[in-house]
Amino acid sequence: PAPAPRPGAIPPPDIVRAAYAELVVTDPAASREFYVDLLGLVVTHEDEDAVYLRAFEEYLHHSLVLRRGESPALAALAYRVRSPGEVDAAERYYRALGVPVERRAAGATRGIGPAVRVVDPLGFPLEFFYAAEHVPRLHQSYDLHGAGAIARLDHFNIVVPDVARAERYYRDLGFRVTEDIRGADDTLYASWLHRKDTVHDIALTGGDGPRLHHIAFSTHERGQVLHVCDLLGARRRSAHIERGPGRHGVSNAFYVYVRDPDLHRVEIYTTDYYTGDPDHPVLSWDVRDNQRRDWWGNPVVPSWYAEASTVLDLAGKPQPVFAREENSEAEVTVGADGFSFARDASPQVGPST
Ligand SMILES: O=C1C=CC(S(=O)(=O)O)=CC1(O)O
Ligand SMILES: [Fe+2]
Repeated sequence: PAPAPRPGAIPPPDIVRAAYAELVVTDPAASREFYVDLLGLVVTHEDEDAVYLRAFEEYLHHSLVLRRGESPALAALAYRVRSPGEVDAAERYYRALGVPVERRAAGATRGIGPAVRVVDPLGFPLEFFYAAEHVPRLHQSYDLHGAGAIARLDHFNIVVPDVARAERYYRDLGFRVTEDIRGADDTLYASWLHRKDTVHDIALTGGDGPRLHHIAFSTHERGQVLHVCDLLGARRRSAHIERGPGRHGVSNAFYVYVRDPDLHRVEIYTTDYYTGDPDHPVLSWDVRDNQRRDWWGNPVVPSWYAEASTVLDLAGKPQPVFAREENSEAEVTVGADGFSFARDASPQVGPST
């Protein structure tokens, strides 16, 4: 057999952006009600097995698939690549890494062309595709938008035990770091990396993993995030709100996190910033800085650090979860009240310039 290619000898696929997530949900009707009637996403197609959803600015078939299943899980995080040839490049790259790789014919996922699915070295089910069915873009269908109109899928956030290892893996894939959270001992607690010219397509959160922390959709204005909160209140469904609304330190985005009927976490996020220049500087935060995750210093509720979704392998089996060995952010920043905010905290350490 030919010798295994030297790591780095096989170029990574040219990834454009985070494109869609496939979530397993236990009650599709309840999930459809949450994502469509409450969050306002648009149904592109629905059948016995799945609901295919998109946001108003999107013209690809979907950015979220809700697939019926026994227990809640992540079935795939899908990245769009720049051309059909880059799907082959993804296959070559991951076969060289020696991980499970599966070619998928066009239509294996409704609306998606030929694709490759892998279980990556971090244990996550990823898909790489180029061709996808185009459907009407509703970015100016203001008659259909609610006041909280969601524009597009923005990023994935995953929980990994070893953030530094995960960051190296994503940098090898051609992602660039925009922000991170570090400890005085240089422990890496979290990292944000991008391919499209925004703060991130993928965020790495230190913790027991592999698990999905959240998927995030973006709106164009703060008021739309607030409207989502007001609408949940008006429908007496504010219990779906887990954290926020607030202003992030990292990314500077205005945000709210909600939990769906299966407790999958979704972030509605707006006004981060442009990151497209080649010399874009990394912004590093000190883990002791109480404004790193919320710019006004609101506590990060413990469930936000602790809870996340199971991820599946290519056969639909839950992946084993490995404990984080390094310090946990919640422990090093949690005050006596159990929140990650202690008024007598160590001096506010702002982002290093
Ligand atoms: O998208 C994000 C941007 C910033 C943050 S943080 O809570 O400000 O670190 C979390 C997040 O990864 O969800
Ligand atoms: Fe996020």
